[in-house]
Amino acid sequence: MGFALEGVGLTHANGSVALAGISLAARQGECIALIGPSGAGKTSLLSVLATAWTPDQGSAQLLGTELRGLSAPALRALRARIGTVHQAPPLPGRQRVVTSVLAGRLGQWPAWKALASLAYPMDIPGARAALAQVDLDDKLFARCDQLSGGQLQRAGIARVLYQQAALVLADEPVSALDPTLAQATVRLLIDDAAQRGATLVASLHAVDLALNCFARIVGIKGGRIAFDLPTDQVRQEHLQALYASEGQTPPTLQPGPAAPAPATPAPLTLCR
Ligand SMILES: Nc1ncnc2c1ncn2[C@@H]1O[C@H](COP(=O)(O)OP(=O)(O)OP(=O)(O)O)[C@@H](O)[C@H]1O
Repeated sequence: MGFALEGVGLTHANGSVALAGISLAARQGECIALIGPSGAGKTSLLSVLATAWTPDQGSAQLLGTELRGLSAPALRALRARIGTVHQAPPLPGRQRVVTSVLAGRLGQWPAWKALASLAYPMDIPGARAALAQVDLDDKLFARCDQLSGGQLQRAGIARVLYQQAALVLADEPVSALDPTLAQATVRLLIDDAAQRGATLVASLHAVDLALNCFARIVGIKGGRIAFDLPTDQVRQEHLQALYASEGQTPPTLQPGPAAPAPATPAPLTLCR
């Protein structure tokens, strides 16, 4: 089991309802794209899956573990199996890129190794290999505050690749990359998940990128699931309705209207 959310609600301290009774499940090894207008609840949903926010309604089961009533050690162990790619990765500016990448496995290492790795990187070849996948191995020993926004985003992706999490959550993971690199990087995340049998959930601003790369699309609007469909069943009407409140056409990576759903899933989609 990848995850199962049942009637999950989340209301922020200021009364803002971010999630209103979301039920959503994924098999282990499935890859899902979340799309929807700004403020729809995509980040909130990913934050619940990341165990960063606790729902105030409903139940959540992640990687076969029920969240409610979980002890602190069990929660730590669960978190070590969940990897998050942030839109703006929270990598300390003064830290070396190598250390930031290796931090992906801090939760899996014994305390002595995690502490030692902060002082002296414990697996330089591993970090280099992860960075090479995002074409950033030349920045291995650079400081994070010497990276551009796009390079920082790729370093965050290298960190999650290095972590080898069973559940990978990506919140606008390629927003700072150009269209070609964005597509290649999303496919890298999908290929990595497919090879390892990991579950991947990615929120994407660009609807065409979601349709081109993922086999399952979940549209979120107003904290609810507007649709949850195989990509080949997503119609232009679904997309227009999803983004109607913004008075816009669905946002795309490439100029022009969002391509209608392909008749068959994109050939490079490897996830089930
Ligand atoms: N920390 C917070 N405190 C209060 N309200 C919040 C907080 N974070 C999000 N919200 C509210 O929760 C709702 C869902 O926000 P969320 O960030 O999940 O949307 P989103 O779909 O990720 O949007 P975007 O695409 O703009 O990032 C919005 O109405 C937002 O204003």
